[in-house]
Amino acid sequence: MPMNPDLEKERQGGTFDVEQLTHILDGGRDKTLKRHFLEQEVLKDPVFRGPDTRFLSREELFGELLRKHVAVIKKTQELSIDDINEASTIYSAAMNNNVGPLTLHSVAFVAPLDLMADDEQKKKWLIPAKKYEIIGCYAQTELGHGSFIRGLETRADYDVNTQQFVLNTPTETAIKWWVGGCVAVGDIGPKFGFGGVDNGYLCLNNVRIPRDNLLAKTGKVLEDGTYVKPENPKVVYGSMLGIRAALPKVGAYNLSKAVTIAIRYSCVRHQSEIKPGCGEPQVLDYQTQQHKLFPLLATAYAFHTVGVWMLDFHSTVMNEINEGHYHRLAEDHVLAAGLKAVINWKTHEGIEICRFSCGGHGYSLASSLPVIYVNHVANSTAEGETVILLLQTAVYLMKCVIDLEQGTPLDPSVAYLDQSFSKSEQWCSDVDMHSLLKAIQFRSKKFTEYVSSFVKKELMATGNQQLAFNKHKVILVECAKAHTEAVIMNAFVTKVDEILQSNPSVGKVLSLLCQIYGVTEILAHSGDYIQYEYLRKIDLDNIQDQLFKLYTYIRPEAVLLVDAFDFHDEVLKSILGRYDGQVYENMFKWAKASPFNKQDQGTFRKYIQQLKQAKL
Ligand SMILES: CCCCCCCCCC/C=C\CCCCCCC/C=C/C(=O)SCCNC(=O)CCNC(=O)[C@H](O)C(C)(C)COP(=O)(O)OP(=O)(O)OC[C@H]1O[C@@H](n2cnc3c(N)ncnc32)[C@H](O)[C@@H]1OP(=O)(O)O
Ligand SMILES: Cc1cc2nc3c(=O)[nH]c(=O)nc-3n(C[C@H](O)[C@H](O)[C@H](O)COP(=O)(O)OP(=O)(O)OC[C@H]3O[C@@H](n4cnc5c(N)ncnc54)[C@H](O)[C@@H]3O)c2cc1C
Repeated sequence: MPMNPDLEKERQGGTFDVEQLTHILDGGRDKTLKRHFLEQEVLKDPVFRGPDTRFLSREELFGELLRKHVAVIKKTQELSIDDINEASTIYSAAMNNNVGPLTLHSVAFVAPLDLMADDEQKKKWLIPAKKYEIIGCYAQTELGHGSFIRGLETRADYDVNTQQFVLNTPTETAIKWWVGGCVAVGDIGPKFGFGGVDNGYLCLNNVRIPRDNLLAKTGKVLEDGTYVKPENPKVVYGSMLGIRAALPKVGAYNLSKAVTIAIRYSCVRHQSEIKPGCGEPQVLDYQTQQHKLFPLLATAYAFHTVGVWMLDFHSTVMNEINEGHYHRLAEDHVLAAGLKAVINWKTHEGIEICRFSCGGHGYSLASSLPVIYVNHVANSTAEGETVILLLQTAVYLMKCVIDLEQGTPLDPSVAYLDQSFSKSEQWCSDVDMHSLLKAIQFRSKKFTEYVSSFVKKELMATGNQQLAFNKHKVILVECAKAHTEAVIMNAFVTKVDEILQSNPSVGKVLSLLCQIYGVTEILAHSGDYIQYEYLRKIDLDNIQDQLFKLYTYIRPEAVLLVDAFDFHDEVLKSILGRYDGQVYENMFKWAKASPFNKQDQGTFRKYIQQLKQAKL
């Protein structure tokens, strides 16, 4: 199919090599080539062809995705794929923006076995689980409790005579609920999205399991019922930590898809007139459209950068823990908590902005933006609700203030809290990314000190830390967000500095995106900068001008920047986001193919006929 002339023209501009940026995003040219190979292994294999999942009922969708997920597993086994990133490539190429039915087996059943099973148990369960000889799920949440783990009611009473645990969900609120991939007892019913996953309920009534079913790498129960505590009790939370550490990159992936669709479509879509008689411009030429999408384009790159960094950091900490060193577990937990919370929340807002920036066609499943949205938003609740996780980060920051007062060294990711910040010169409209980072770190430091003063005062008055925290939860959450933004910006600036050395042309365009991210973040909280006397009105006016100027620099690069995400059309599965931009012809073809247009109109006639018989 010929290329849409608008997109053809967009691809003749640009100042950087798209392929080199794709290699950077993938982690190197070899990784890109391997990803292409794996995608083609899926796209050329007829077993992965099937009905357009956007036209399927929930039952049909579950069945089709289960069929494809099994094919994904067979393909990874056939190709001897062990690497989770490579497995995810095959999975994403097959799932058409859905979450597959066996995802929880991989991310929430196999992972804890790997983390907490002893060698015997690994032989018994981990090896068959990795081969899908046993399929598992993660049944923690109950009808009455999800966030408050210490409030869970399920019981596991030890029967010393039989060396067994007797499992019970003693009350209705104790019923295990939301259990992804729980094909045993029952499905909890239709959901907002996640239609590919059968989230189930599980009632336990005197279910007996052997003593050695308790994963014993950390804590264990001896034959006489004595409980041997893990060296560090927090390791039992490790499986949640692992998924949280992975979710920032999942958020970046989903936002990158949405931005690719919205920016390509915004170049194809012509609407209204700027100068009468001069034809309808591309909607991406409107400043308002750029203001919707370019900060999100910058955000997708920022989130990808920090998502890769978080996974590397978490993997290092897990290796240290395997050698018995727990000193970075707390920092790992609060970084994963803050990044998972902020990135997934801002991503779901971003996908929605991408959807309505495409007008009516964004609302059609032909765009796939609604599909990406409803499957993504779960990540702001699942695996730790946003506020819950931000409070974890906030409590850690309050401890950092005390550490500072006591002269205790801080963890690297919060070292900036011990720095002094000053800004004397007036900002013009070309503030560099390092100055923007300093400003964002300054705000986080000031906010942390401000919130800590309130919590301390409350603690002095009540002597109860939980009460003190509970009274200031709103500003504690904002404090955690401010810190997390400092972590994101720091990761982005650090990566761009590195790329400026290795590939100046790519680095330059990324530094523009980094400035857009930083300026947008500062303008979103301009009141704080005035209140803390870090910025004046003239500074804010100047960086507002800078933002609009940056949009003009990014405009000719925008399509190339989303092309660099390198989503194959069959992976993106969006008519608005097609690489060739042939939207209208394919929208019409897609609509005509809808089963709804094929079904017998008998129903329509039957009921309308009643009206005709009535005396209207
Ligand atoms: C071949 C096929 C290949 C397929 C490949 C798959 C590819 C997948 C691609 C991705 C596609 C789609 C993505 C979807 C995947 C995601 C699906 C998600 C499904 C959802 C699952 C779930 O939701 S499971 C249930 C999750 N539940 C929660 O998160 C509960 C939240 N609540 C809590 O964590 C705790 O209650 C809370 C932390 C809030 C409170 O803990 P508590 O003990 O009550 O009290 P505290 O004082 O706060 O904490 C005590 C101390 O422990 C520290 N701490 C707390 N949590 C942790 C942790 N996780 N790690 C380490 N430390 C922790 C805390 O800091 C305290 O420490 P202190 O020093 O004592 O202060
Ligand atoms: C798509 C999806 C898949 C899931 N898959 C699984 C799974 O496979 N296995 C599993 O075990 N669970 C699963 N879950 C459950 C998930 O882990 C919980 O929904 C999540 O932990 C939130 O807990 P909750 O539902 O009890 O919400 P609640 O904690 O009841 O939250 C309700 C509101 O109360 C607020 N709140 C609660 N506590 C506090 C507090 N201390 N301070 C301030 N505000 C508070 C929250 O911020 C929120 O606004 C899944 C959920 C979803 C949506």
